[in-house]
Amino acid sequence: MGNKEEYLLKAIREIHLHTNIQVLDISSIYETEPVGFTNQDHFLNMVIEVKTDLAPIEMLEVLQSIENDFDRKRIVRWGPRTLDLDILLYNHENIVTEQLIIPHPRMHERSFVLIPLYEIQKDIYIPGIDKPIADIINQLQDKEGVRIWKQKNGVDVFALFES
Ligand SMILES: Nc1ncnc2c1ncn2[C@@H]1O[C@H](COP(=O)(O)OP(=O)(O)OP(=O)(O)O)[C@@H](O)[C@H]1O
Ligand SMILES: Nc1nc2c(c(=O)[nH]1)N=C(CO)CN2
Repeated sequence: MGNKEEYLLKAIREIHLHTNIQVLDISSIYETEPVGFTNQDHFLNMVIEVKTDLAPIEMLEVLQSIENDFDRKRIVRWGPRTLDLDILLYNHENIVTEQLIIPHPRMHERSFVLIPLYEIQKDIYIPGIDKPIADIINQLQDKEGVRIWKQKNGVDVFALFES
């Protein structure tokens, strides 16, 4: 909710400004039909690739603290949020703990995740899913609800990364 593009770009900037995290690549920004709770506005979704020496759980804590910085405008419980940051993959690891599951358990059924992911990593392998990502996307029903909203080369990367 709110100025979605601004929240996304500010979040990426905060991630990149963290001493232990380096943003390597970003996808285009996609406008996507809401999945699950459908009686809400469309989402903007994107995927980024980072390099980090943080452990997965430390990475989650960083992302949650950034989410909290942006969560002030939440007005409806379980309703639309300003920002949601998920870890999709971490190297080729499989992690199952109470706080963190990697690969993200619902990523392989979500076009709003897989299409931006495919844009930046065409050959990515999702541990536990024995299919190329392009094949998974082709079989998904919800891919029609995902369209490019702002091309990657239209995103102001300098505004993101200049301090
Ligand atoms: N890979 C992951 N990335 C982010 N959070 C995760 C992951 N695996 C488990 N979690 C847990 O999920 C919780 C996030 O729940 P949240 O309310 O944001 O879910 P959601 O974003 O609404 O739904 P979804 O998880 O289906 O996208 C966090 O508290 C975190 O502990
Ligand atoms: N299109 C879209 N739908 C969603 C999304 C999302 O990021 N994009 N996130 C959800 C919960 O995390 C639920 N539904």
